[in-house]
Amino acid sequence: MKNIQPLNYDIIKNEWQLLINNTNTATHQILMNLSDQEVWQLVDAYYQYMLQDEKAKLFLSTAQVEERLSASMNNWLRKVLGSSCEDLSELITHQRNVGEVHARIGLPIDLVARGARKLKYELFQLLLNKPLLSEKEISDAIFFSGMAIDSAIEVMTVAFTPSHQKMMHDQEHFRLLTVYDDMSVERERQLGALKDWENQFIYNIATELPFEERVLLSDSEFGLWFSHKGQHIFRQPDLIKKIDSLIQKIDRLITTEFANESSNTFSRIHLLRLLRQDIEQVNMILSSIFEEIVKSENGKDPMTKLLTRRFIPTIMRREIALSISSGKPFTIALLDIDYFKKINDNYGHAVGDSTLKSIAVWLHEYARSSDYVFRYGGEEFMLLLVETTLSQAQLLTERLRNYIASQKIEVDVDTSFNVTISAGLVEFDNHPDYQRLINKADKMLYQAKNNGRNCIESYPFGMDNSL
Ligand SMILES: Nc1nc2c(ncn2[C@@H]2O[C@H](COP(=O)(O)OP(=O)(O)OP(=O)(O)O)[C@@H](O)[C@H]2O)c(=O)[nH]1
Repeated sequence: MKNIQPLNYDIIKNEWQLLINNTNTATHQILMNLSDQEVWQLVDAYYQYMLQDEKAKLFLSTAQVEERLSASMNNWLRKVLGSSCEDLSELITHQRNVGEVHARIGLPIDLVARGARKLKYELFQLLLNKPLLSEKEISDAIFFSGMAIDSAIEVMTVAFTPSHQKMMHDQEHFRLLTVYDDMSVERERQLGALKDWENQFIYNIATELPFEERVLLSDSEFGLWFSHKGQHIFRQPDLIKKIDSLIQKIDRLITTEFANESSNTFSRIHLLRLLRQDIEQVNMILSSIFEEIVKSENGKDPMTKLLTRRFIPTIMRREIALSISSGKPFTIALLDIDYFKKINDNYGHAVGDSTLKSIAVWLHEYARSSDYVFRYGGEEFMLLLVETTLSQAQLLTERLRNYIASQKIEVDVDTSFNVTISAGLVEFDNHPDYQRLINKADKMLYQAKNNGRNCIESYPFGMDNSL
């Protein structure tokens, strides 16, 4: 992917360290000695302010989040203000993680900046109103705390940007793939448009159409499609660049060599040959890129035809936003085939593959068309059951588990075997970070495996821990 630079946190770390060293001990003490009541007062003011914003509400409004975030915000503030006593590398790593979580849940970066501004405002007010401090002590404390908070937010922003860029890229890719329902049709249409342009061009040369009336490849139907749509659907930047430079090369040939050529048939044929070679290359590259997309079945796993896990973030973010705004539940199930390795070992990889395909078909049959079915990993699947509570999901997955266990996988006319699955379920708990939810389902799946397999375990609804 383009535009993502390797991250370097050393500058921030060195400058933060310098700030700490250049600040006198008394200032560090003032900030570290803020009472619990004072820090809570800052955190409360921050949340009250942020909750006035509709956008922020989506991320902060649920009771569970409020409680959890208030505690972690309190902790964060203590650590940043007391950074002289912290391991700075660890503190920076923590800010990076926070920035990555913000990107994952789609928290806009301007909200983070606004929150930090509010927090600084409240903190500065608090310091300014401390009667026992001198003006110098207050201004030193304001200076250090302002700079330390800015440093922490800067680390979050540096971490946020590439994660956010990747998220936006995947989201856009998913959107485009769903717009182009049938990539094979699109492939035929565009390869056809390229051929049409070539034939028309040769005809125009043969009939000696005036130079001004000849259409450049970049202005042709294909050229326009490529620059407006094709470039954005394809994910191979090197190949896109290659096509782009071939189109430019072809157009240069037309505007220079073809424009200057005499009516000499020999030189014309030579030029047409050159043109054809380049078009042939465009054709080949384009076909190979489309091939890749068609193979991946519009973002689906080629073997099982299920959605690949790459689209989990995009879909989970969308379902989480929907669930928070509508108040409707959803439940996810992580399913794993039991002793799958043995199937491969006993019957061969091809039978393993066909087992995966059968399971995918059964999952599809049991899910509604509004649900999502992902191939999560090798022999792991994920169901996202929309508008479904945990108890409804338990019924459905139990039926599915029983059904799968009752089916026979045929190896040949004389041989067949049974296969079972284990699953972990969790209902959406209003926390905007989908990764936490998946971790809970994973924990339950692990428990199901430990409980002997061929069973389903559910994360108790409403229970929270520090996953
Ligand atoms: N045939 C086939 N095998 C795969 C594929 N992807 C992963 N596997 C295999 O799936 C097996 C998974 O094995 P394990 O993770 O040990 O799990 P398991 O044997 O199912 O055991 P439990 O999950 O503990 O019940 C590995 O041997 C992988 O090689 C695939 O696409 N096709």
